Amino acid sequence: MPARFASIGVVGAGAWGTALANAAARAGREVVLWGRDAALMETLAQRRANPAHLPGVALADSVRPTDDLAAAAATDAVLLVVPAQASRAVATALAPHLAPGTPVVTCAKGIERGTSLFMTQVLGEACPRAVPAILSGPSFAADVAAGLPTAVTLAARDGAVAEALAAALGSASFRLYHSEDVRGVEIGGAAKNVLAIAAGIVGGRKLGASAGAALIARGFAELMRFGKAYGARAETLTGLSGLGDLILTCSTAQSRNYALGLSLGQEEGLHPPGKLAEGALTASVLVAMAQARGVDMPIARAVEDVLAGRHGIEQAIGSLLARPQKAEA
Ligand SMILES: NC(=O)C1=CN([C@@H]2O[C@H](COP(=O)(O)OP(=O)(O)OC[C@H]3O[C@@H](n4cnc5c(N)ncnc54)[C@H](OP(=O)(O)O)[C@@H]3O)[C@@H](O)[C@H]2O)C=CC1
Ligand SMILES: O=C(CO)COP(=O)(O)O
Repeated sequence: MPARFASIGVVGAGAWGTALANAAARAGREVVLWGRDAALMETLAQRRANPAHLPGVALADSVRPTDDLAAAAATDAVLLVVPAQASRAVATALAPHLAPGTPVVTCAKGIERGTSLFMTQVLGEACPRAVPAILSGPSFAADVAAGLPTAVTLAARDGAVAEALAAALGSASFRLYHSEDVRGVEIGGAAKNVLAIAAGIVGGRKLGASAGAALIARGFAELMRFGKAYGARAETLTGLSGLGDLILTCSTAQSRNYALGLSLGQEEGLHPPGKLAEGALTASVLVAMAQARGVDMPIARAVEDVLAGRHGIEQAIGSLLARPQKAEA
């Protein structure tokens, strides 16, 4: 019997798309990797590498680069791996090429600005005949591409679909847990990026490891409160895609969000330029959504105040420390 999801389309040939294409190939799938830049995709096909986005990694033999979106859509399941704010436009272009019922797994971590929609909600609007799913968890593209052990969560409303997709993409080094809690998985990935900027600021200001641990714990309390208000399950928020990814991203400058915070903390401005830091784009919408449901998120708000130029770093730190004493919750 042919394997379910024998072929996988990966839409987006950045760091994460390229790493996931290799992971799917390692799992035995035939992979079509789409990128919008024809010249870059030609380079990928010729050189079997993506030096622009994932240097030092060879493209697996069963990955076929293309700039033809229809070719990526003509697969058994599609991974959508473009930045959160580009996801609607790319999904809209993808939609007419998809067979009805094709799973489309968003791998972006963010919330759409302007609509306040989570990534699978954007998919639902842009690709109404597809089956939306989400993949998220603690996983640097470079680690996955290098075949280092990594574990993530794949969620779809239909648990059997999530399980089959997880089985199709998993390998000895890339372990996928399946879940039906789509909302929980997408909230963890979006919120942790904003909190990681705060962790980077703590690192850049050399406030110490104790402050860093406090930031993760109190940041996690914010993520939990937000998640509960928006219908996530607690066990998802304490799992790979919530706490797991928060710990990873708040721990190292390998994270672009942490690196952004680090340079803010060192007063070097919004460096490193040109690197995607999803948290900087999600912060304002996350804070607005928290306010709309009466959720207290002082750390996320402080990040947003700094990014918007309303507060300097010292003022933001001072306002967090000056909060009235309260019970731990
Ligand atoms: N990198 C990582 O370790 C991980 C990333 N993620 C998430 O994956 C998502 C993508 O990140 P990542 O791959 O790292 O980002 P990169 O910056 O490495 O790549 C982004 C890719 O998206 C493409 N793209 C951007 N805008 C558009 C658009 N409007 N239309 C078509 N293609 C577009 C870019 O194309 P071009 O090169 O032409 O600009 C590029 O190929 C983010 O949401 C991120 O949070 C999740 C887990 C791990
Ligand atoms: O989401 C990630 C790891 O799980 C990647 O984090 P950055 O986008 O901050 O680099």
